[in-house]
Amino acid sequence: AQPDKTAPLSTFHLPDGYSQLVNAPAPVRLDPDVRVAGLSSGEFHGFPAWLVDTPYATAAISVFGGQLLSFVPKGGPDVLWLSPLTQHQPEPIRGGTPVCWPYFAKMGQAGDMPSHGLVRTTAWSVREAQREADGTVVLKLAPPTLAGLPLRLTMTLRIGRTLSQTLATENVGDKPVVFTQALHNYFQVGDVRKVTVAGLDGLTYLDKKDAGRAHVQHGDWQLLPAGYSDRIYTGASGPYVLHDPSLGRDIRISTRGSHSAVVWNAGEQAVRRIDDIGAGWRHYLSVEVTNVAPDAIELQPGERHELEQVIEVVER
Ligand SMILES: O=P(O)(O)OC[C@H]1O[C@@H](O)[C@H](O)[C@@H](O)[C@@H]1O
Repeated sequence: AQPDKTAPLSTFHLPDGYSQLVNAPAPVRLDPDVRVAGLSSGEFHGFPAWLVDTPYATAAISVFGGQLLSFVPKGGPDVLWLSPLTQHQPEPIRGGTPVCWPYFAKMGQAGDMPSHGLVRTTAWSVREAQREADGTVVLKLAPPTLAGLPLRLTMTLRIGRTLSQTLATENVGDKPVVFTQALHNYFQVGDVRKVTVAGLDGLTYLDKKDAGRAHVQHGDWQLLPAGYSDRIYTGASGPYVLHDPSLGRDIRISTRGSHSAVVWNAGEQAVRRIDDIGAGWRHYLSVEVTNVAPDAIELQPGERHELEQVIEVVER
């Protein structure tokens, strides 16, 4: 399951009945066997969501997209940004941590496929729930089974002092599959123009602002004046530290099974061009834990791959 630099990306097709899946209601009710203390069902900013409350942090996970919408270490501001202008189902939610799977953007796919994969606009379910002795809550979630897709996805969220999120992908078909994926974090920041990101120095990035050409990062990432940023860092595995002087905190992101990273902010142009971000571009930065571009993952039949991120806040 090591990244394969030469195998072409697999092409996926819209599963049968996909448009019904995208428009299906997102029922938030939990099965009796996944009810544990600290886990409840309800709403978060109008989205049907599972709500987690532990001695260390609270979190909200949207049923629609299995998308983490909020992670609040007790006493602090939310780690994640949820756009006040976000749209609702069937449009993707702008903010939190969309799960992009089994492809990122439209990488390797036909132009009419949805952006960022097939599971960010379907209703997920909680398959298992556990509460550990110290109150940490561990959830196993999954999107619906997608007809004709040779891959299966499960996601584990461990919410406690830190937040850990793991995507486990299994090839249940009879041919090798090459796929891409992302945990597309939208971190909340005080002012993106003052933020820096460490952990990228010396890496090569493919710059979507420059027709995908390769450049080398020198020092920490920062937003160039009046610019936007849309970069794929290859051969990246973290940890990354997002330093936010305005909110007085660092967000540390460690990874496992991830070989690339995306750093994206829509910049001032969002005001004119991206309705569900608008002036909100100043308040988020996407540092995404990914396997994309040359770092796609090849899975032989029966093989399994795990991508994990651990998010931790350090107050300054
Ligand atoms: O608008 P979407 O589909 O949610 O994508 C948002 C952004 O996601 C980022 O990860 C991509 O690098 C950007 O190019 C893209 O614009």
